[in-house]
Amino acid sequence: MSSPLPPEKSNSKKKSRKKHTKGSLQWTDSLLSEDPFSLLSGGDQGGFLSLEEIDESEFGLIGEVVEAVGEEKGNKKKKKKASSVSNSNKRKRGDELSSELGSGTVVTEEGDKEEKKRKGNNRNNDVKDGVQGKEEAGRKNKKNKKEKKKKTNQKEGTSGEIAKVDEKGAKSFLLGEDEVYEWNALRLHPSLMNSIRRLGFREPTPIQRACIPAAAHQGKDVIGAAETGSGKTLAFGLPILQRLLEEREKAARLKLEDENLADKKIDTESPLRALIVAPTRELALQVCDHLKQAGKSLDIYVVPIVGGMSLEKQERLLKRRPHIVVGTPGRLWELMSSGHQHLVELNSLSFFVLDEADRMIEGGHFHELQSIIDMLPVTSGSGTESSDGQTEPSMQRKKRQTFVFSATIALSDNFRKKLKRGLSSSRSASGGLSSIETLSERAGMRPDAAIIDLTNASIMANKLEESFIECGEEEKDAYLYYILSVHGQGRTMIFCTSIAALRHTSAILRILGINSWTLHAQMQQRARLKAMDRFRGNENSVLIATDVAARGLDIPHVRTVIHYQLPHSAEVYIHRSGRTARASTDGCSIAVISPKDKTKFYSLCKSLSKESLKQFPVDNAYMPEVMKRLSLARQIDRFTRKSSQENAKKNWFEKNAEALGVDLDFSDSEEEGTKSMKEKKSSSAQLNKLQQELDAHLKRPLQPRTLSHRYLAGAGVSPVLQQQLEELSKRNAKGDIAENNKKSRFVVIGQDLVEPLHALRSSGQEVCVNLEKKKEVQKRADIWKRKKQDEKKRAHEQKRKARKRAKEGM
Ligand SMILES: Nc1ncnc2c1ncn2[C@@H]1O[C@H](COP(=O)(O)OP(=O)(O)OP(=O)(O)O)[C@@H](O)[C@H]1O
Repeated sequence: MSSPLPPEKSNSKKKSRKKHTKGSLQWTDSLLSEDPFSLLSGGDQGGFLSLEEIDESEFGLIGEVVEAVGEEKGNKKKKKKASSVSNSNKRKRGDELSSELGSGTVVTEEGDKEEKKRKGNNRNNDVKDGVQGKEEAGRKNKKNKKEKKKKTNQKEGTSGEIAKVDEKGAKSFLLGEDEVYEWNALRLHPSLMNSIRRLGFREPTPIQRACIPAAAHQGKDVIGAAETGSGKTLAFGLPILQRLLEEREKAARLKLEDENLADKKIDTESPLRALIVAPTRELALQVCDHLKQAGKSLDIYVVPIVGGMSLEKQERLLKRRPHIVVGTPGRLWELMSSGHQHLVELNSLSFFVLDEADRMIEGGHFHELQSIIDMLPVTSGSGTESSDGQTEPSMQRKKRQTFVFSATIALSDNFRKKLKRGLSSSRSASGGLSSIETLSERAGMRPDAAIIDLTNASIMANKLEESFIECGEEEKDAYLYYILSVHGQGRTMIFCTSIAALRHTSAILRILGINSWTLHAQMQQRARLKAMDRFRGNENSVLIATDVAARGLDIPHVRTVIHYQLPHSAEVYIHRSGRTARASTDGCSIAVISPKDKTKFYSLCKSLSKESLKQFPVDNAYMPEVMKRLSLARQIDRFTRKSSQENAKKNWFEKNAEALGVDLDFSDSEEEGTKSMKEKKSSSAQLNKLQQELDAHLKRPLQPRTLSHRYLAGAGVSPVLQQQLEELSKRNAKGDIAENNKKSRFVVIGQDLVEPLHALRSSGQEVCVNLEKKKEVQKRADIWKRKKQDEKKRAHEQKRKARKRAKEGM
């Protein structure tokens, strides 16, 4: 990993730097001087240059890449590289220069030489660059191989942990036994403890701490609710693995003890032991992956059964009789209803899990899920009635455990209250059962299930910072572009409710030079997975998704979630926002609210018990330029859409004509032909012109209107520094700074320095979002205003009367 670490992961040295940066700039130590002002002016040597004056070959970037061993666990061994932030990790902006500058922290003459070599020459040197590039790539390759080899030989960290890099380059952590002592109380199998050490999890998360004893040692059913990203997957996954391991050992012991069994082969056929159902394909694949990681080298076979993938391949997987199947309801039911042996012989099923249970009861899943549940063997614990309506306590009790998990279960109607009363008593009032309860009951959930609700009133992740931007419907794109280009650091997820909005957003951003990946339900599964993969692969990437990506997806280091369109429910808002600030990291969400979203937004805030929320700080000085670019992008988009629509129409005619065996005659009259040709030419010329104009804008970094164009200043500039820059600008204009000092050092402040979270923390303002309170305040303000007006009127009247009296008295 080569990402700059978030502030809380910084070592103490970095912390001291933070004081100077105010969360907005990341200086390197060498650049820190006592007087930041002198730094900006290039110290003794002084001298600013405008963007046009910068010769790329003369400057490098000073950024920092902190490579962390055991980074997640905040260990202290972090390598700092003075080299630039890897350009390959940067978002493509369609503008080479802006991306170069944007990626850096501070640009100086003394930039690192390698960077100079890599990017130094201008675009015309492509061929030369190509050859040099190959040579360099060769050198780098060799170096990488050496490094990889070195890393594979485990390295002992300062705290005794060992970072291991496997053949695929994936890093795993081997913590020392004493470092995972917090897990000891959970009495997990030694092999699982090894997995935990390998995964680098020093301590169980609260939901794991609460669930594992109940599920793994007391054999209880569990209804579990905890914030997004809090480790619920392993909260149910570890008890499953634990029981499978224990049973396997028990069987082996029995075999050893019992002479009769000694010659017999036990457990040749492995039946299905755990069935886990998740609402989306990506989530099912992820849960499967998670369990595979935790059960690595334990000989426990886990497979995913999800739609959008080859049915034959999945049947082949099932033939290998996996112990655990993780699937989506649709595909699972398809295979179950076709009588696939491994999925219908469920007498040995020991676990049935509903992940994201509250989503399962919504439209689209419910019926398939119901059918799956009806296939499960009846357990006496459920008190299920037989077909003739009689409860059958005599039925053989199967020790199947049912786990029902979600971050938002507690949000469903009165669920908390019912949970407090206890499942059995709520069941007696069967008229009021919620669907989750009905489902759980039907699945065999026992009345003594452990109910573990660790969610707080707002049900949001602890370290999530929420915010919003109010704007017109038409301005949403502008603010989106503003956030991505001014605060364009870190992985960002943008959520849309409709596919049409998603397509529009992605097209506009692409024209504006910001590449993004898209994910929605109408995409082919292969493309969905590719988008996820690409998104995971770049620490500054952007994913625009519909709510298909809202739940459960665990993509590391998503720093910002943007609600471009508000979701339909508070639950979805929570899950969307929960794609960031996972596993005790921080992150922020920004809801972009237009007037028509307001009512929805306020009721959403109300259901999440929010009284106030931060307004995302927007520097309006950027907006004229943002709007200009956006207007050009929209025009280009209209042109391209029109021409692709025409092409699609033409193709449609041709295709259908061919199918009908009809000859199409597109030939217009000569006059019409010339006219249409002229129109095409003119629109293509217009398109070219627009594109050129936009390109010219994109070549320049986005700058605030109010600052001198002589400075490359961006969002990385705190108010204090902005003031200093303006001051310098004035001084420079007066000629205070030595003009002849051509070789002087100078500094360019890059744009992409401040993540939205940091901007929010440094200048976001709390605003009341409680509609009743707002109305109340407004009412009081109106009363006060009226009172003042009355007082004024009275005073005026009194004065008038006094004047009149005075006149009469005269
Ligand atoms: N004990 C632990 N210590 C540190 N990290 C953990 C621990 N357990 C799980 N994690 C990590 O935390 C992240 C979130 O876990 P997981 O996906 O299970 O969260 P979740 O609660 O299911 O989230 P959601 O509600 O969004 O589905 C994962 O990357 C996982 O590897």
